[in-house]
Amino acid sequence: MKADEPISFSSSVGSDELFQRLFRRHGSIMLLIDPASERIIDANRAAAAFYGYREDELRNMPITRINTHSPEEIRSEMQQAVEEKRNYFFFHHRLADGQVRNVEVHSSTIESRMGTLLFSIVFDVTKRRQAEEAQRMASLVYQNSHEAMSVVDKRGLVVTVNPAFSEITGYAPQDIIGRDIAILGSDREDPQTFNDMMASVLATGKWQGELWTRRRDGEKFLRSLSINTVHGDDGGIVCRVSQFSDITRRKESDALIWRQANFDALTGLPNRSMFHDRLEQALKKAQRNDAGVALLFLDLDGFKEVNDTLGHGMGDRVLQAAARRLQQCVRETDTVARLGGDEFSVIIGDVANVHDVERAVHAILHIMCQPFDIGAEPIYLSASVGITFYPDDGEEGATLLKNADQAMYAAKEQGRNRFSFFMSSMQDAAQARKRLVNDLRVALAENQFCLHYQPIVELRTGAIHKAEALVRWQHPRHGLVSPAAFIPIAEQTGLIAELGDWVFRQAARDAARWYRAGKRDFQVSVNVSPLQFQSGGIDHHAWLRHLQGLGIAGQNIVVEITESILMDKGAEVTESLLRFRDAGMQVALDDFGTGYSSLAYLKKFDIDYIKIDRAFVQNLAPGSDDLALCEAIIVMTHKLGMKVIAEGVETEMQRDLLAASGCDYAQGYLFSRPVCAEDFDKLL
Ligand SMILES: Nc1nc2c(ncn2[C@@H]2O[C@H](COP(=O)(O)O[C@H]3[C@@H](O)[C@H](n4cnc5c(=O)[nH]c(N)nc54)O[C@@H]3COP(=O)(O)O)[C@@H](O)[C@H]2O)c(=O)[nH]1
Repeated sequence: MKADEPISFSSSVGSDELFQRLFRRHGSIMLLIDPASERIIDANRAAAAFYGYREDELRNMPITRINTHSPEEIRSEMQQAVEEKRNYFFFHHRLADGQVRNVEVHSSTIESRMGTLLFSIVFDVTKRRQAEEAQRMASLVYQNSHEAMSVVDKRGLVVTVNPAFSEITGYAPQDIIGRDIAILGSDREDPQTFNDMMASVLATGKWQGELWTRRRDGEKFLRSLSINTVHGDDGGIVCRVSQFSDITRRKESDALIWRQANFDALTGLPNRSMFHDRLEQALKKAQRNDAGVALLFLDLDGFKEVNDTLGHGMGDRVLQAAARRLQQCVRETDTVARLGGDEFSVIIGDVANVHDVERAVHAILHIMCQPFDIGAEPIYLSASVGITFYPDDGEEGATLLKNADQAMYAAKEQGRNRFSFFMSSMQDAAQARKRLVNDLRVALAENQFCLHYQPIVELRTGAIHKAEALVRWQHPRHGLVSPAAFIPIAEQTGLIAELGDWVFRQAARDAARWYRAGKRDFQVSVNVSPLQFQSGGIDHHAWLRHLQGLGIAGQNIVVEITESILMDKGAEVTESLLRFRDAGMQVALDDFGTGYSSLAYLKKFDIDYIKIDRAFVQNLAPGSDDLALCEAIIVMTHKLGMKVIAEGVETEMQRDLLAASGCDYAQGYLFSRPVCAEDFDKLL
């Protein structure tokens, strides 16, 4: 037989021709396979169409050409068919164009002249297999999804739920299947949301949103839910499929992040960022309603001292209490915000008249003066408030805030515990201050400073033993500017480090001159601002080298500090004071009696001189309280091994009372006003 001739089935079939016709024309894919040679003996038209080969090409083709399985597997499967152990098989068949299809092959044996052949009908089950696979995957997803899924019928009765549903809600399938899905409803949900959801599902078959839900144990949780409806061919509802996840934690952490970004952690008040939002909203609303807005800027008077003397923990508690007090003074619709430190702001909307605002401000000032009963002792503070109005003083939030700040500054300047309305002249004052800052920078570069010296007299002998160096600014346009005016600005702008360095070096130069003139024990005291102690404002090495270069010892210098430095307790301060001491310099505590006047600090920090503040000296009279206080300070100071210098002595009576009380030194206009170095030479 030729390879491309169709086989004759002869006897076993009976009518060769009839079979041939049937085989050839049948719409099913048919192959005749010789298991011995492992070749296709014959293939019909449907097979040719399916495989993409001509019928004559298929004839005599090795079966391994179309079957992708290994020859061993194919052989073993054919053996099963020959032995009639199985009559259907699953294979992958490769077509002429390379495509591989899933096929189901039904085989039966036929006895022929050639021996036992396999008559195979091949079914292309690729699509079915794909569908089955897709279904299998869907089922896997359904079973393993972290998203809860449920299917309900059109009445809302649960048909099926996946494991994630049970995990999240606590309902096992047997507990919920057949029950109304409304069982998940929670009274925490706003009824309107629920109604909207139902309306949307009924109208569109869909809904997506967030819904408070009840677990089996009663706990409420928020779910992100999407509902879809499956329709049948007739358009009727087959079922509704819900998919959801528990977003309670995510919502909570989102809310926490939002709170942290918008609210002050210490007081719980809106922070600066939220304040700006609220101010913008208030201004927009006022614009729409043609109404007014009042903006208050509030700063606590004396708060720094609380921090310095009682510590930051106590300071924090004062701020919390102050925040609560502020909220009591305004309406719920007004905003109280903490802008930072001890600065607060209040936005009062719908301002009908100034008197309403004034009433609120009076309430604020009054409540802030009440003692804060937080620690062992009541803490007394007050507040300074600046007020500005929209739209009269400005229309922009930034402008209004600047105005309120300037007005607050004016209230502070006027003596604290008061309020001040913004006036356009304040802008001029602020501008002038800005100019002063610029001038101060120039002054340092152009050496516009000089030092004046005030003698410090030994009361027992009347001899001048020391002098306090006091800086002066010879302003090119404004003349002599008081340090009381520019030292605070230098401190606020950080220029104090450079200025303080200049003062020290110049004072040391003058001290060296007096040393060379024979005043070997003469001491010059230099004021060192608390701000100089911060962030490396003092270069101890450089100062010491400077003294060595001038040929004088540390003993010729006294460093004057204020009590607030000691309250700071920072390692920098302790370290700095120790370094002064190592260099031989002495330390004087300025303005004693005006601050906390802690004896513990005096002992701890190894102070050499206590300077009694002018405030106690100016009212000295026989039998006066101030004299009693001065006497007490002197006795106490001596007991601690320190010496006393009285400041601001203007009269002989003051001098005599102090001398009689045992005070060691005194300075003041009685002896001399501060004078320039050349004039001071004449006093020595
Ligand atoms: N950090 C630095 N601060 C400095 C420096 N130089 C000065 N200052 C501080 O500036 C404040 C004002 O100083 P000043 O105007 O020089 O006033 C001093 C004296 O002139 C004044 N004084 C002295 N005797 C009398 C008096 O009998 N009556 C009277 N009414 N005033 C008098 O007191 C001021 C000295 O005060 P104090 O330093 O507290 O002893 C002032 O706080 C200076 O400290 C500097 O270089 N660095």
